[in-house]
Amino acid sequence: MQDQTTAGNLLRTMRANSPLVQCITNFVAMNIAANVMLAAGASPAMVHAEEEAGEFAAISGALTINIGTLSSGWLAGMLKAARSANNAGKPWVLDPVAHYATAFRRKAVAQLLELQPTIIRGNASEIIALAGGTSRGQGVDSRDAVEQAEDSARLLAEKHGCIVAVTGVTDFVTDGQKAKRIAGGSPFMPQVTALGCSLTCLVGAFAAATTNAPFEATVAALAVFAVAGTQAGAAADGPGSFSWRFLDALASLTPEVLDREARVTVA
Ligand SMILES: Nc1ncnc2c1ncn2[C@@H]1O[C@H](COP(=O)(O)OP(=O)(O)OP(=O)(O)O)[C@@H](O)[C@H]1O
Ligand SMILES: Cc1ncsc1CCO
Ligand SMILES: [Mg+2]
Repeated sequence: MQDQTTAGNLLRTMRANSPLVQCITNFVAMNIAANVMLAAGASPAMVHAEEEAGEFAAISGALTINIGTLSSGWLAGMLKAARSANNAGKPWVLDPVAHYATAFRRKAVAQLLELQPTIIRGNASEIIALAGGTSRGQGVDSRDAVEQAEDSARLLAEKHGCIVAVTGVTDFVTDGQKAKRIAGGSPFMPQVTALGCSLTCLVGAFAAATTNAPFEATVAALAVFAVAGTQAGAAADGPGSFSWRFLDALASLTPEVLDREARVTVA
């Protein structure tokens, strides 16, 4: 029987469903993340107000929460949305941007972790710090290698019963037991702000479009970024032209090309 969980097949399913994803992201990421989602074939809605975030999570296919530009009002909306997603049986993804930087962020992430995210996606410095290690992260930017975060990712996944994705030069995804690496992308990617935040939203779209396969959904979303990133990077002159080329590459990526070009290996 054909494997329904290859990245290409999951991309086909995701586009066919065009899942509504509630993206509680940050002021920096909102526009690029929505454009990335639309280019890839998902349906994003940036809804974060405390007054409506919980209600909206119940009608969304998935929820993503990113603490990049946190404030107390937004945090209240995040907590309501995560509780509502849990009650409705919807997957939700946590992006713990620079959670190590301030006491406010550390406390917020601890509260969000208690609500048991389905998937955590962060850069290496964020994942190392989240597992209690000493990271070299500076603000929102990683200064650690993905390889150094792999043990932390496994630990976190075991502890919280979730999928953990670490992104960087070569990405790493684990459920605490099995793990995969996804190679590809472009050195221009960390030079364009909020692509990681956008990827978190896309992970939500793939999680919404799959049933009980958050590990495969995460690998597929990361593979889409890796292949489209490689294609855009090959033609780009710098981060500016990379940015628009990346949106075009996401939109024109076919499931067949994705399965052919994706460099996914068992870790
Ligand atoms: N040097 C690199 N080479 C290839 N791909 C990269 C590189 N650095 C990051 N990427 C890719 O860029 C995407 C975003 O990951 P990254 O780890 O930069 O997120 P992030 O640090 O959370 O970003 P941000 O906080 O700006 O949103 C992923 O698809 C990742 O594989
Ligand atoms: C630059 C920046 N500052 C807060 S969030 C964000 C987007 C990248 O994480
Ligand atoms: Mg980030």
